[in-house]
Amino acid sequence: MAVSALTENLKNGGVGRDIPQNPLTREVSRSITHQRSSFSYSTSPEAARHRPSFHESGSPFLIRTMTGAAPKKLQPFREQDIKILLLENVNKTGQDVLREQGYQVEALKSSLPEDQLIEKIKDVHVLGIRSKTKLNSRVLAAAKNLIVVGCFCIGTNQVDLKYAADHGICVFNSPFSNSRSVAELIIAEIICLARQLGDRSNEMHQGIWNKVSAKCWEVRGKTLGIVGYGHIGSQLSVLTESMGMRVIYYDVVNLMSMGTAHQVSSLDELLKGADFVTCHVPELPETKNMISTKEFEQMKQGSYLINASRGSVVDIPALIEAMKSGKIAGAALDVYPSEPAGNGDYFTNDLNSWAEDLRRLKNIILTPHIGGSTEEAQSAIGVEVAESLVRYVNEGVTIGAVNMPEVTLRSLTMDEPDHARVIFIHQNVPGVLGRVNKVLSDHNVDKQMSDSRGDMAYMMADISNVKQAEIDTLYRDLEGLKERIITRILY
Ligand SMILES: NC(=O)c1ccc[n+]([C@@H]2O[C@H](COP(=O)([O-])OP(=O)(O)OC[C@H]3O[C@@H](n4cnc5c(N)ncnc54)[C@H](O)[C@@H]3O)[C@@H](O)[C@H]2O)c1
Ligand SMILES: O=C(O)CC[C@@H](O)C(=O)O
Repeated sequence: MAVSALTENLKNGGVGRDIPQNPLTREVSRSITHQRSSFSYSTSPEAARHRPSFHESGSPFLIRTMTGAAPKKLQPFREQDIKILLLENVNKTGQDVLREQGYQVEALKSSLPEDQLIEKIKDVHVLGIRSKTKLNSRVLAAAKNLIVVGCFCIGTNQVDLKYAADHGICVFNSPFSNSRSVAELIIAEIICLARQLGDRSNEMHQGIWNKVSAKCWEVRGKTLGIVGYGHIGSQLSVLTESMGMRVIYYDVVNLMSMGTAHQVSSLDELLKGADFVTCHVPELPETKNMISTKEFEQMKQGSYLINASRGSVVDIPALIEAMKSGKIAGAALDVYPSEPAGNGDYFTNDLNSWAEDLRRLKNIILTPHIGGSTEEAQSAIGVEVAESLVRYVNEGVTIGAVNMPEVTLRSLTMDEPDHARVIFIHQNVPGVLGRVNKVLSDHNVDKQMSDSRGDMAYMMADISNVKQAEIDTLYRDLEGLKERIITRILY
């Protein structure tokens, strides 16, 4: 087996010493054959609602030590050798956090077509994306040095999370930093649809005076049906009740209602009872075309449909028919099955075959996936995701990861000069930890944490009395274990 550049770097003593070409080079094990498809990587419905945040911990990147001693910065690489590619206009706050670390950061404004992306990410260690970039197995397989992906958004459906986990690529997101922004957009849309504001404004822009009250309504006393009562749905529940709306919701999980909202037991019940239906579910096989012809038939005559979740959730040709027939009086869409790569691109039939029919409808608000696009949300997401990336690169901490078990150890301190942190990502099969601990057995294992998720497992151990020369041997011995996916040694 070739000695990786990481090993070379470790051999050479780490930060600021001899320059390795690829400081985090990894050889991804191709021998992973187990495919336990029952395991779910979706953020819902099983996921914890609120993940612990390190924002308040003083130093964003180092875990506070129990003793109060200064934490030691673990970096067996030169920061400027860490290559980071950020796509889709990741907020400057996130770019700044990464640049402050000294990493090489390239930030592009849009996403890239698959073949260009494959070429571009060949030697990248860290990749930052938003909702548009599709990281399927073909793309991820080309990213030979990639150790971590940051989704600077909530949704992670654009990433093949299982493939990434099985190949030791950790994925982070921002679970709720833009939830409020989405909820506020929906509030605006409910009123705009009820009053046909989009149409009136368009008419005025064309110089047409059209003062009408027919089929324009107050929202007070109307029923909002929320499909998916997670971060966004529940926030919306509180805001709409304060506008005098009645709220019912449907979720696959039994949840505590906010205010006087009422959970209904089926989607049918929600559709039959709501004047406005709004979707806030993740993209999953079971949410694909969740609202289609049959569902539109069940909705009230003259009701409204809003979708700012994912483009696959609503069957748009069925919506077009339901609006043409008058069954649905108005709709607001923020997301589409195919979306343009970046600003300035066109939204036409070339992208979605029904685009022009959709644009011709009355009382429909079409927005370019801007639910989470506010200054507040984007700057918070930038910092949150970039900090997760830094913690992962520098310390191997996976807290907040969406496809790996959450593993952390308190930081090593400056009082522990001969310590090293061993990170061993491996296949989740019996006997591995025994073999790992045999490799570590010449050292004292001061602390160790191991956890598994699906087919992979993540082990982190802080060992003491490690001489520089021994690190290379440790690395080689761990790399020699057949279950290994990635080995990293930080000191
Ligand atoms: N338009 C935008 O800019 C924008 C911004 C943020 C999030 N989003 C999308 O909105 C989605 C929801 O966001 P969130 O933060 O509220 O997510 P969340 O995970 O907090 O909540 C999702 C809820 O949907 C429920 N759910 C899952 N499957 C369901 C099903 N089949 N039927 C009914 N309920 C189901 C879950 O139990 C959960 O309560 C995200 O997954 C993302 O795709 C879009
Ligand atoms: O900013 C984006 O591209 C995605 C926003 C939203 O859909 C999310 O998943 O957070």
